[in-house]
Amino acid sequence: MTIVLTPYLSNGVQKLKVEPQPPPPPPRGLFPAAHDEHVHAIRCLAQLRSKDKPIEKYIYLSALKNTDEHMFYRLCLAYMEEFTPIIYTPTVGDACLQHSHIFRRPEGLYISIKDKGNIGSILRAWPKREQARISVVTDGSRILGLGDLGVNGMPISIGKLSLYIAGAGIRPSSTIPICLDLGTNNEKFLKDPLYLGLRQKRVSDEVMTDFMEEFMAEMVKTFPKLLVQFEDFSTEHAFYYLDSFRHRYPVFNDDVQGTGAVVLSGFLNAAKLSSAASGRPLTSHRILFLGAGSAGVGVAMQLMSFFKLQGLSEEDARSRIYLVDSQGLIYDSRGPMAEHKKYFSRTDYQGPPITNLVEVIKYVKPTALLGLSTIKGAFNQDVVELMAALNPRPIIFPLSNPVRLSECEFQEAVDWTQGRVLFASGSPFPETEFQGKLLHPGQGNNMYIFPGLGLGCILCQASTVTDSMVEASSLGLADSLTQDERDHDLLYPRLERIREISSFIAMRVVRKAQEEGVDRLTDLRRLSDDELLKLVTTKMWTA
Ligand SMILES: NC(=O)c1ccc[n+]([C@@H]2O[C@H](COP(=O)([O-])OP(=O)(O)OC[C@H]3O[C@@H](n4cnc5c(N)ncnc54)[C@H](O)[C@@H]3O)[C@@H](O)[C@H]2O)c1
Ligand SMILES: O=C(O)C[C@H](O)C(=O)O
Ligand SMILES: [Mg+2]
Repeated sequence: MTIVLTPYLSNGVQKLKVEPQPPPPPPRGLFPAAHDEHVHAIRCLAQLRSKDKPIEKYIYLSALKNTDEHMFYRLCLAYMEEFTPIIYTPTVGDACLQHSHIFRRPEGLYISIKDKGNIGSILRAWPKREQARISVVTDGSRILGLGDLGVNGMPISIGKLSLYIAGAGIRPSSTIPICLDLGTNNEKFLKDPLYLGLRQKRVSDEVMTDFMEEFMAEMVKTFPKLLVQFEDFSTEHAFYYLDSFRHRYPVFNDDVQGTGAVVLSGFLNAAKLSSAASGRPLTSHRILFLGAGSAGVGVAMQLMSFFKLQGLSEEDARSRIYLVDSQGLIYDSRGPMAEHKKYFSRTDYQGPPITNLVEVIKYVKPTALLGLSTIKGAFNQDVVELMAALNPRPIIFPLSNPVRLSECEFQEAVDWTQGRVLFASGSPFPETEFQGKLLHPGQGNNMYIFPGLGLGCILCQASTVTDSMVEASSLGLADSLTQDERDHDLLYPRLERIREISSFIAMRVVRKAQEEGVDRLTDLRRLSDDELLKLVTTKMWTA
């Protein structure tokens, strides 16, 4: 008997050769006579689908990955739309909350402040260290919108790396999930007898910076070909360590740069559809952000490129972007503010604070409303209806994760705009019908970017990750939509094509690294685009 695995290739730019490798034969006698890999795939899927709760599915898949890595990744790639909400957002959020209770076995490195002075010896004990190419590193201080989860942040690093393996064909043995334990301010965890981390408050910024300096120096010494992805650091630290390491080491911050790139890409596609409906030029868009943390400001910075690509000056581009935080519209005369908010602080408003979102929208008259606030339901009916009154096709992106913190649901956005919304959310929502037409929500999640961006950096051994390389990943994603996807008004390509998309993005990233002279492996320069794309796809690991 054979099962048909959902095909993940379409008529895109490049056919991938990803025939599953036959697994090594099992030792004789350990499996019954009728054991067959194809039937076993059906058995594994049936076991997965028999679990009621998403967290039980997560635990099952985590065990499957440990016992039969090939089966796990083969199924993951074939059933991408079913698997990602379990191994990644939103269920990975529950896995983080419960990590200390559901922990079974080590799956990555925990490095604590007590290891200061000896970090190198811990890293050197990692098996197959010469194969290491990509590490996702979190300090657990801002996991999704769930706050400080301390060492319970580890599943985020594991989940992101599973997508690197499934989505970009990175070899599993080349990945290192890391969770840094610098204490936690989560009182509930500090009192939980099962909590796996240090029972102490977070260390001071000064102590943390000394630790981070040693950590990064030892990482590059131990793993010379490693790219480091910073993930879910609290906002101030996210910006600080990105700035402090990005010119010295191959690092990027997924929440700032990966999110910026994925949203720019979806926005490029949405703005064209919105402008086509309104008849107003692309330069006339005005973007309002609810949330001004690492993600909000990271996306705002990246959306500057949208206006610059239309020929606007930096000043004019900046004037099209408005930020709202927990105290309302951000403007200079409001008073002191965090450093990362200053660039977008308005100088053209001097009145009393505007704290109500409806009032802010009446003042700004935005064409696009983006949520990175962690405030569930912040885009309520009044807000969405006002956006629909101002725009024939309003752009509404509730990007907060996990799904229960989303600023609004897809169904609500569709109902309150009579099906006119151009929608993308951080976590997945089901499709819905409006007046007989099937409408598809976009998923504006950095999972579309980091696998391809990382693969490109790894293949050309980039010494640093430049802004232009991040922008190239975004434009690559926007360009990767097929005609069929565009005909359906999709803002992002179908997830089942993730490998095809990742290879296209990686090719664009390598080209940009070459232009900028940060590719340490210069041999790839002589390849044509087609040859490079082929090389990228043939380098992908297949389960
Ligand atoms: N879709 C994606 O790919 C993606 C990527 C990164 C982050 N995120 C999500 O974005 C969210 C924010 O992440 P972050 O790192 O910027 O967090 P953060 O805590 O640094 O930022 C939250 C921001 O929201 C603002 N805020 C809080 N309450 C508010 C309120 N009542 N009204 C208005 N603003 C309010 C805060 O002032 C702050 O500026 C998280 O849910 C995260 O999961 C999504
Ligand atoms: O992890 C995700 O799903 C996206 C993003 O990195 C986040 O922090 O929310
Ligand atoms: Mg994140």
